[in-house]
Amino acid sequence: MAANGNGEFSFGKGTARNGLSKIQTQKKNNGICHDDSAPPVKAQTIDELHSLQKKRSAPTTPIKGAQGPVAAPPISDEERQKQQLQSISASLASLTRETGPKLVKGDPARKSETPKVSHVSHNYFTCPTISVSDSALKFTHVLYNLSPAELYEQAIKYEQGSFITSNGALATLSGAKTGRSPRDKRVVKDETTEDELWWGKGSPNIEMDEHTFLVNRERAVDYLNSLDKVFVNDQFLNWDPENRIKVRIVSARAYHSLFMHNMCIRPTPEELENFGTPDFTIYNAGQFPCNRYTHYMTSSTSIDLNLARREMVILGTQYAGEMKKGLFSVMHYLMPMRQILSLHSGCNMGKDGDVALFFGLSGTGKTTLSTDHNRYLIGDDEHCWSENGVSNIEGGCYAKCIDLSREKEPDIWNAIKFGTVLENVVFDEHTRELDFSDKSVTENTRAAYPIEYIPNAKIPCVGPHPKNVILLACDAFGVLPPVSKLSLAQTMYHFISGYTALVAGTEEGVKEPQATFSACFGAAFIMLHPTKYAAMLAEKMQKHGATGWLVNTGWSGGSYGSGNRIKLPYTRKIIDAIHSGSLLKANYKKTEVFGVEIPTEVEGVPSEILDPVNTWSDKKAYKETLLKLGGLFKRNFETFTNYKIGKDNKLTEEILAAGPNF
Ligand SMILES: Nc1ncnc2c1ncn2[C@@H]1O[C@H](COP(=O)(O)OP(=O)(O)OP(=O)(O)O)[C@@H](O)[C@H]1O
Ligand SMILES: O=C([O-])CC(=O)C(=O)O
Ligand SMILES: [Ca+2]
Ligand SMILES: [Mn+2]
Repeated sequence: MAANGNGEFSFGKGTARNGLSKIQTQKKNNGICHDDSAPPVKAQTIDELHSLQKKRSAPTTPIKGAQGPVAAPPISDEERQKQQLQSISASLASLTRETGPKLVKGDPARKSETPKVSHVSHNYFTCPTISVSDSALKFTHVLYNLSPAELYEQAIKYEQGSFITSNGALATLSGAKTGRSPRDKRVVKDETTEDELWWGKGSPNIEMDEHTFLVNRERAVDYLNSLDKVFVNDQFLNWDPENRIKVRIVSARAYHSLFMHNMCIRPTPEELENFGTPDFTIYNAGQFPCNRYTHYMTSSTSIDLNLARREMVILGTQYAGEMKKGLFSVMHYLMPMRQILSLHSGCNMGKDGDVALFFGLSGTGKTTLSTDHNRYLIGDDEHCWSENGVSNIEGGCYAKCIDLSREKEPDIWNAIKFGTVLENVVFDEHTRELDFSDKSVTENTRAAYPIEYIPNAKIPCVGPHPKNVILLACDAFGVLPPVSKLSLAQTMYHFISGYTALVAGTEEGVKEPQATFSACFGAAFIMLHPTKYAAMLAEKMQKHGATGWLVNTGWSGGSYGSGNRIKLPYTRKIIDAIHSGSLLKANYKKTEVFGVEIPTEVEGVPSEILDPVNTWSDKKAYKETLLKLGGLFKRNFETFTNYKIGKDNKLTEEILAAGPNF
């Protein structure tokens, strides 16, 4: 087209009057036309064209015949696939009907795939009236260990609230629950667990019986089998090869599958081929509620743990942290049985191999402070301490995102990219830019990413015995010093207390800080009595000469409302001084009430903030608040005064004496 002098458009000269000239379809052989020189596609149809886009995954390495003393007979790919489906069908088998579900591998949307059916007979119950119900006639598709890209597509196509954000992460919504529901956790009490586990006041283990567990299990399994497709993840926990656990997660959402892909240890193709039967299975039917008329149920949410069956059932909550922390509870049972201590802690290692543990309740800084650009990250939340040293239980991190900033937490910021699951984070509807300050959905916004997204992650995630044990408390009362050095007995006292204080709520103006005491900095996840873990920690710290520290990542200059949260760069300087060993050599003075040692100087930190009394303008209010907190500690510890910690009576007495004194 060209404009003529009158500003009108007309076709090329002559064409308008004489009709359009014929389009030249034959290539002129004059050597001028180079623009369509690519050879045509090989496909004859659109379907064929689409099939060319994707090449088949490279075949995984065949199992080598001569591995170990008893060589496994080589099996064909087809046989392996069949065994895999049978194993999944067995996992999903109803306990009240005669067969496991009929399973097909692959996406139901891709009808062309040849169905590989599998179902298994089983006889858990000698049930005389076997009847085939409609559910036995249908197929359930299994989406097995999908890749992040495949899971993205599933989430975006089928799950409301799933979006790609401007940095490539997958934004998801966890539904009505945006945090864990500890009051809805149930543990099966049977002959074994009755004696082994911690029950009663203060314990996180609320009992249920085997029968009720099976009722909920059936509810979850029936729900999952009623779907067109389920996601199955076969993965590992614990980087210590001798104590690795195989876990299977059956879930209904791509969000859950991707979350666990990121958070558990990802098997290699070879490891997956040899996976076999899992050691523990989660049935996540979180979209479906439990039945409140069921015995032991007090809400429509239930997270049920059965250690004998090695199974967990989730009903009525889609918050993904339930799966992660449910498995952590299992590790808190299995590992101590092997004399291995399980820890709710972050862990990192310096260039010289010095390892630090960071204990603390939710929001106190385990992830923030263990993710340190100058150190190797071993893990941010769950570890084991064995005779061999430390190992991460997980394969990923689960960072809080509220008010995340690039300057303060660059490594976490950069880990939010393709593959990362963002839970409940708000973003711009058009640009898909994230707004980390927005609390519209929840304050507990989270990012789950594989640990290798942190550039200086230590892979495999294991390290030598810890040199420093750092107890983090976010003290919203503002009376604990930014850092104090602890004796072994004091470390144990504070470990058993598990203190933090956050602000109750921000909605209706300023509120009183709420003190929380959670034994072993993780009472919601421990399975045995706290003194069992404490005794193991004391023994290990003593044996390996680790130093205990108490770091307040909370308020300074007054309680919440008048003071301010200690600046993260200052806390980082304190942590640096612990790691380098320079803080151990500082001059110390003893504080009143808590009787801990505080340094007079820390490089890079204003000296006047090191003793909190200096930062309060109202000294009387400071003293009152200090005594108030001391009183709360004392009252909380009363439940532990009748317990012996370890074999050593002397240590028990020392621990009891290591609390606040006034
Ligand atoms: N001085 C400080 N030290 C540590 N964290 C701070 C400090 N000031 C503010 N913060 C913020 O506090 C939060 C600490 O959360 P973090 O994710 O590290 O908790 P966590 O201990 O890992 O909890 P969870 O077990 O729930 O994962 C982060 O959002 C961090 O930015
Ligand atoms: O489990 C969660 O939801 C997050 C977490 O790490 C904790 O609360 O300790
Ligand atoms: Ca964390
Ligand atoms: Mn945690």
